[in-house]
Amino acid sequence: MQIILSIKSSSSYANYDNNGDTLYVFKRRQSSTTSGFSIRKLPQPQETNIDFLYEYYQKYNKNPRQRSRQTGKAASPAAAANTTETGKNQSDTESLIGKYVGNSKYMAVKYLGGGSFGNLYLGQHRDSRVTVAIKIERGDCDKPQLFLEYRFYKKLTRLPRGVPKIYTFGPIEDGRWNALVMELLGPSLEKMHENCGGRFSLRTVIQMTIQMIHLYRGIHESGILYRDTKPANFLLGQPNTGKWWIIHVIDLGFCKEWRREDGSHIVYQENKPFTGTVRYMSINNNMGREQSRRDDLEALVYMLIYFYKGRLPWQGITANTIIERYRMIGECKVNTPIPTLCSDMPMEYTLLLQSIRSLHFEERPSYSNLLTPFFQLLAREYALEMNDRVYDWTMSHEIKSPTLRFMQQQPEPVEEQSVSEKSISYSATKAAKYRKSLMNRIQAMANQPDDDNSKSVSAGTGNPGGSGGGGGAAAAAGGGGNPLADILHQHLNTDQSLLSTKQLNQPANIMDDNNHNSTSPTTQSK
Ligand SMILES: Nc1ncnc2c1ncn2[C@@H]1O[C@H](COP(=O)(O)OP(=O)(O)OP(=O)(O)O)[C@@H](O)[C@H]1O
Repeated sequence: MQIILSIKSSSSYANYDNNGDTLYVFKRRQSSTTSGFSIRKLPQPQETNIDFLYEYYQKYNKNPRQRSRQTGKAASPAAAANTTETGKNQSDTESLIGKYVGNSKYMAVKYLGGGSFGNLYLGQHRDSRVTVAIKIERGDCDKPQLFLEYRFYKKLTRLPRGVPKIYTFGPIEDGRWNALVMELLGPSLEKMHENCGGRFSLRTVIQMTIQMIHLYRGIHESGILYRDTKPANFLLGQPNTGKWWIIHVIDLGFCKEWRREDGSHIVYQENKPFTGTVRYMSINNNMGREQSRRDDLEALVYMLIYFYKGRLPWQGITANTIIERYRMIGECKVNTPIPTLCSDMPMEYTLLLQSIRSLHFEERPSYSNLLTPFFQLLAREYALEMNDRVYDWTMSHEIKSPTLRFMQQQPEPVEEQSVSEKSISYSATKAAKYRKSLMNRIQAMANQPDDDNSKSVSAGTGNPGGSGGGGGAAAAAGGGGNPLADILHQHLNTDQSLLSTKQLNQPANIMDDNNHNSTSPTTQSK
């Protein structure tokens, strides 16, 4: 059992196990002559302390408004109208506290901050006290984004993980505001990257590569382009849950459907406005060309390189006008040889970018072929046991907490059941066998032709074979668990786990506690 989160009181330690699923309480045995702790397993608490979450959020998420200025996204009139400079608007944000969203039971509890398009509140369900995130936008803003975002989230809810759960969408105060109630997530990759010293380790980056190519595959197979790749738009799950290792995509405001109603691909166009963040956007986007699936993946690779190296060659380019700057950055991307861009990184990244850049506008990326080398790399470099719960932030981030620093200086709690040497050597042999069989299966996958267009991603199929480390049950139970094992399983057993086109076309299952079409008539007519 690997302990990653700890809370201490004078006589006991409380630790979440490395699934984040179970709370273990280690009680000091005061009367015993032998030192040690007894272990009691408690179910994870259902209800979260809202003040703790509020403080946590303030600490680990930058003020969204600062962030939007940094990325250069133009603030919408709605966001501008919410500046705290005017007393009226400040009181607007305060006035929503205690208000319910539509006729649901979700209430705004604390104001967290404002992004380019709206404000974020911490909310709570009236009965269950479960905490949620509530994104709010003015009902009368010029370009309503929130309903569009809600629709894209809805299309993606069939993905087993990587997308926040959406609970409801509805008006507040008779439509003066619209609100999207969703699962409350943890810190962003931007913040975690900063916390980890501005660079992630190779292992973390490889594991993120697998998670994110798979996530983009799910988005693309749902007919959607993401078009807003940047570290601030990917959030981890909350730290005290099994989703602390899962990367979630948020901010779907720039999404676009690449598949039209008749099933055909959108058409190629030029002189399009730039969409996304210039640092990560693809060369085609930089050149004003219509984006397609290849551009999402190219942007993803730039972000991964940035995560590993801490810098991209085109950072710091300045010019007199934005257009000129974008042009210069585009030229720098074209002129930087791929091996130079990926220097100091495994060869797999050079090959990944080369293969993505060679895709045609309408071409479907071979997601499995893109993923396979990274499973192999992980297996080769890190004696793969699919223990993908080892990420940089499970180490350095928490170590920064004074409680954990204190805990580190304390003697490790001793588990009562001692593990015999025999059982250790038995597990080592078992692990070696497992690893060998896994390597064979990965090799077999590499030799197979890539899955074709008729197949798509699994919606919570889990890991029924159990060969990958037990991700299945957790995935079925809400998208936590062991994502790499689950992703590998899906790629190894594509026939079992892939959804049919018919299933994909079925309406998404939204957890809408209004129990009716949650779109308010006011919003629909906009
Ligand atoms: N489900 C969530 N749980 C926790 N925080 C969230 C959630 N959704 C969004 N946030 C946070 O809210 C802020 C704004 O969210 P989002 O990026 O969706 O809005 P935006 O107005 O489009 O922002 P941007 O300025 O990036 O355009 C960000 O700091 C983000 O981390």
